[in-house]
Amino acid sequence: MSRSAPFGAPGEARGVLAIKPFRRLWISLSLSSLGDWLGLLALVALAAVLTRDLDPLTRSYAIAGAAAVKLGPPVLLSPLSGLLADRFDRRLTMVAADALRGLLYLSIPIAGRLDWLLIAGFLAELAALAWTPAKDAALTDLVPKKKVPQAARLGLLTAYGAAPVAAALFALLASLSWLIGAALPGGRAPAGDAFLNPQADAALYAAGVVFVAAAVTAWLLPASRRESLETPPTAAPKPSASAATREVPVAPPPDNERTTPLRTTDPLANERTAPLATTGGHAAESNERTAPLATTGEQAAAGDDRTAPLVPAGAEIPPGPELPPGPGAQRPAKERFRPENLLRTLWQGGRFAATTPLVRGLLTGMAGVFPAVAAVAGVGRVHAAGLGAGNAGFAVLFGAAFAGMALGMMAGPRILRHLSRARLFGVGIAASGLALLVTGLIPNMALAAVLVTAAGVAAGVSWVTGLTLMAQELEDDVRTRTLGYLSAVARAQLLLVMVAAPLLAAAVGDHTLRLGELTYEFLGTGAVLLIAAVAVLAAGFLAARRVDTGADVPLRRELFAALRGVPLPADTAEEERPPGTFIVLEGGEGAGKSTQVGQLSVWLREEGFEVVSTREPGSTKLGMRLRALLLDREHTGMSARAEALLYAADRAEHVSKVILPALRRGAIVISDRYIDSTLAYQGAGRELVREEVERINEWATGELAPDLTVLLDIPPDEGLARLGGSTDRMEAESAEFHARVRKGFRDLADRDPARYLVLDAREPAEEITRAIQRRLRPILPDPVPKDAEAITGMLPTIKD
Ligand SMILES: Nc1ncnc2c1ncn2[C@@H]1O[C@H](COP(=O)(O)OP(=O)(O)OP(=O)(O)O)[C@@H](O)[C@H]1O
Ligand SMILES: Cc1cn([C@H]2C[C@H](O)[C@@H](COP(=O)(O)O)O2)c(=O)[nH]c1=O
Repeated sequence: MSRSAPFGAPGEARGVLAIKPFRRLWISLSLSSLGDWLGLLALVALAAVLTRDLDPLTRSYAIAGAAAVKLGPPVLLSPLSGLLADRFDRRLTMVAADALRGLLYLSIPIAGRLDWLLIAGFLAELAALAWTPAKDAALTDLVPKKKVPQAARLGLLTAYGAAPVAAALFALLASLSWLIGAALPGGRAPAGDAFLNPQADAALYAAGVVFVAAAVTAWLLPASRRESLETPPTAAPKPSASAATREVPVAPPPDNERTTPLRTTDPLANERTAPLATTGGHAAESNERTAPLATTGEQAAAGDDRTAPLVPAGAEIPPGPELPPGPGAQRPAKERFRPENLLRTLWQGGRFAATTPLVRGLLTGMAGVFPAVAAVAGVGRVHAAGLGAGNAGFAVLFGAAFAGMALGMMAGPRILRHLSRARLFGVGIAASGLALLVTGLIPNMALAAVLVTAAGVAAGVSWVTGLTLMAQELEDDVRTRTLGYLSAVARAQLLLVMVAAPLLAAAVGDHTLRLGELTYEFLGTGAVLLIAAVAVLAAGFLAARRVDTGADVPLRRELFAALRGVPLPADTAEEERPPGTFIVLEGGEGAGKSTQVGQLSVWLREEGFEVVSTREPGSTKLGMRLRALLLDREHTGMSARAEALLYAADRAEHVSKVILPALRRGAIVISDRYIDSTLAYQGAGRELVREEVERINEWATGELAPDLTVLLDIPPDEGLARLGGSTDRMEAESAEFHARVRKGFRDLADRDPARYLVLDAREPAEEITRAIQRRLRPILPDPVPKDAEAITGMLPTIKD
């Protein structure tokens, strides 16, 4: 029932582009991104051209080398970015880096040598390493703090949107090659040759000119503000495509969310809860307290938390972790931006990913579709040549993969609306793998273009579905780590696959199979696509098993119904979840649950929602009597089972009379206690068998589960002390009983971190309210104005 925030309203782009200096920066970034993608295509194409008379293996080495010099530095040398960050004037750095890249690209076709192609391509990427932090800092310097997230999203959209544009331009230049060939100095190969030279030359000249134009535009930017030099680059995006391998930092949260978030259930954390404090000192105050959240400085240094995966246009950029202060803030040099350390991210993320099946499933699936796109990019040039299509064909395949992906991401939420998102995720990955499989098997250029587009669309659908599932199921902190890891995996994959694919294709070689009269051309590149397809299908299968859990309806049946655009027949569909949102506050005595229920109700009503705040036991007529029975000290010694059944009876009445009717109206229900209280008090506290208590409660509630459970964690003595005077039957229980209850709650949160937000209840009430608000926003019904939604349809966006 929880809905992810929609994102990406066009009005948002207009809003930031209205800021003149940012508009210039954006033009410069767009040109750089275009030059970057064009450069990648042209380098690979020219490497093929220059080795056209050599054996296939050497040609593959050349192509792999061209991909490696373009993709390797951003992945492997990113620490250099950190060394260069903020050392020089950012505007001049951008100008110099773009101008240098332009000159290097212009020099490559003039030299017409493979060794210079590799050297110049590598040098251009080194220049890009200096350009990236300068551009990030310029972005935060030129837009008001509040608009940085919008600017970041637009930058991201531009970076990936430039890929199909570059492919189209490359294809156009390739198609006009006979004209260009006559005009350019590089017109060396005969017309009609699949490895025709002028096409790649023209693209390199174009890339060079585009970079020079980017440098000129950057020159027109306002000069850096002196104080900005003290500002670390924030998590703005890195619109340079650089073949999509540079990290894309998470958009910063809106201003009002810039308080350090509370530690939430995070499998990497040593303990479950942490204080709100941003300093380690605060945490050290009590050994009860948990490892503090990294200070902003630590986070800046850690770097890896600040990256998001390759999120093309229209994809959700989830709220990021806490960021360092905005422009102008004074920060010690040691806290300055340090870019991601890829190996550390892979190692830490891998350990974390192993902790929950859902995260494992999402990671397997989302990382698993990436080889599909990477393999097409890696063998595209040689595959197109094998199909007799040359550079134009390469551009078509490359553009089809990226344009398809962008299309899939935009259309994703609308596709197969009646299929559950968990199933759509698996189906998308499988469809992508199948399309790639057929592409590898049938050597036909026109069909390949259609199938690669289909593979891209399916990959895009599964990516955006995966992001939506993350937004729904994972709590911010966990999600940010997951995305950071995914980013690292995707970039490492792109580098590996693009470099290994042409070599593998050459090793397999092309073969003609004869069956009587029939001949079948089996291309080495086709074999690589087949292998990638099998990897994608395997990833889809594994991911679907982990993500799509517990659906009673066979996939085939649900899929056919969804393809016909109808919901499942009533007899097979699970009972429709009512449209409202169900939030529960849990915790021991005096933890502050009613206080938070009150605060959240006020806030949500102000936001315009219908809110029903309620509690257990005692929110119905019957419930009030049960509450009196249960809490009256007259009944001390009540049997544990009777107690559990009475609480369950109160709950059955509560769900039926109060909660469900409100949810059906679309209201937000906030309940002070629910099933987990019985599991903690009667299960852990009274030492009843948890599974039995669970079963009774599932029956009592018709398995109605909350969308979010906030656990306010507090040592029992501190909570009870807050309540002061008279105690009821439960409060009067022993310290051991209350300790078991506390542990019971924490164990429940550990078992299902996606549904829990665990907070330290000793923090000030207002801070706790803010942390809950931050966690609630993404799952609340859509607050985007109606006119914006009419334009954006289902494009997801960050709520701010
Ligand atoms: N974050 C906080 N820090 C300090 N005191 C708090 C905080 N939150 C609530 N309190 C105070 O603690 C007392 C108990 O709060 P509250 O009634 O909200 O807790 P509760 O969890 O609903 O208690 P109960 O277990 O009785 O249902 C109140 O006096 C309240 O003002
Ligand atoms: C719902 C529920 C509650 N309890 C206990 C927990 C408290 O001691 C009281 C409820 O009173 P309060 O106003 O929330 O303090 O009942 C329980 O043991 N089992 C339950 O399911």
